[in-house]
Amino acid sequence: MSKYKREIVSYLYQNDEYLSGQQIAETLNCSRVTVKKVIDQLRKEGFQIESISNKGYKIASIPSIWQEDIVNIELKDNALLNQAIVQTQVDSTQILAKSYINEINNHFVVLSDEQTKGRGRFNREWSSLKSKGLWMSIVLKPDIAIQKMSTFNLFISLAIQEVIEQHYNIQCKIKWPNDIYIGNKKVCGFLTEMIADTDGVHAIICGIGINLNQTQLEFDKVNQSHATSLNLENGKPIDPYQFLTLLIKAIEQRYDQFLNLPFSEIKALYKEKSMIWNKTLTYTEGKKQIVGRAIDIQDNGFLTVISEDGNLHQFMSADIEI
Ligand SMILES: CC1(C)O[C@@H]2[C@H](O1)[C@@H](Cn1cc(CCCCC[C@@H]3SC[C@@H]4NC(=O)N[C@@H]43)nn1)O[C@H]2n1cnc2c(N)ncnc21
Repeated sequence: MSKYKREIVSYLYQNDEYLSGQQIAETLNCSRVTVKKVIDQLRKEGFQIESISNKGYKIASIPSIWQEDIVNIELKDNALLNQAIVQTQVDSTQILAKSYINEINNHFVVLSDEQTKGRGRFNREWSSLKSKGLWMSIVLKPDIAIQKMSTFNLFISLAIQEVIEQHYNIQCKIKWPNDIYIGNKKVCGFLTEMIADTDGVHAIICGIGINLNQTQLEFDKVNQSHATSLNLENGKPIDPYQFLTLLIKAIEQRYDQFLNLPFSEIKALYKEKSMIWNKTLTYTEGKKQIVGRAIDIQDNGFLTVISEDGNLHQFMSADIEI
């Protein structure tokens, strides 16, 4: 975005009232002709900018694509995650995030409007339709031992679950270890990768995909039957910026707990918000398919499952079918 374009978007976005061309020109030290040209260009890019004579300009809506300057305005007051790299298309935000880890010392967020090679666990495809979801990777750099990582995903899943339930009033449940379901349909997938060595963890790269505004038919064939979006569930469009802001705040709170509290402090809540209890689960252990029931989750985050033959099994992660 050219210098004036970026500054005019930020100035208009931060002031929710009408701003005259004169006011903008004086504030940004440019001519009124430049202001008019930039406004025309922004409209061509999908910005809806109201203009009323004797009042001025006001942003009515922004194209549902991430604008790096606006994202950074939204995040700038956060204690932890206040820096974002924004793209319109990437192969995967996980890949882009990893490429910046040594360049950016602090924690940061990577967002993209679309992913052409979104991936889940076991390198499975994660469908990331342009402008329809939150496709994000978060890089955190805690000073912790690798062993502590066994509960990280559990704290993060609570952050996602509570934003959807408390702010959008949609009942949803965590499907241990990597998904969030609304009823029997998947609305979110997340996975955690890390860069670590014998000295401990150097970086956590947490990838989160949340379906915000897809219609049912916009899901590709393979996901048609089991995927849903927040818009489908509550019948109104989701503002991506509002969702992002709420989620980042919730993640910061749960991350602080992850660093300072044992998982046992949130275990009861985690179990209450999970959907795998007292159901018959089929899970794969190596080459074996085992059928059993999840009966508890341990303080180290491992799931305890009792199989049909009465044996107990402990898993840090597993691919379970309910
Ligand atoms: C055929 C089947 C069983 O159904 C499909 C697929 O296989 C399975 C694939 N999956 C998902 C997860 C959880 C981790 C996902 C992390 C995504 C984020 S996005 C930002 C970041 N960048 C990045 O590259 N990854 C992360 N593990 N495996 O999910 C279903 N599936 C695929 N896409 C979707 C979707 N949009 N909505 C619902 N279900 C889906």
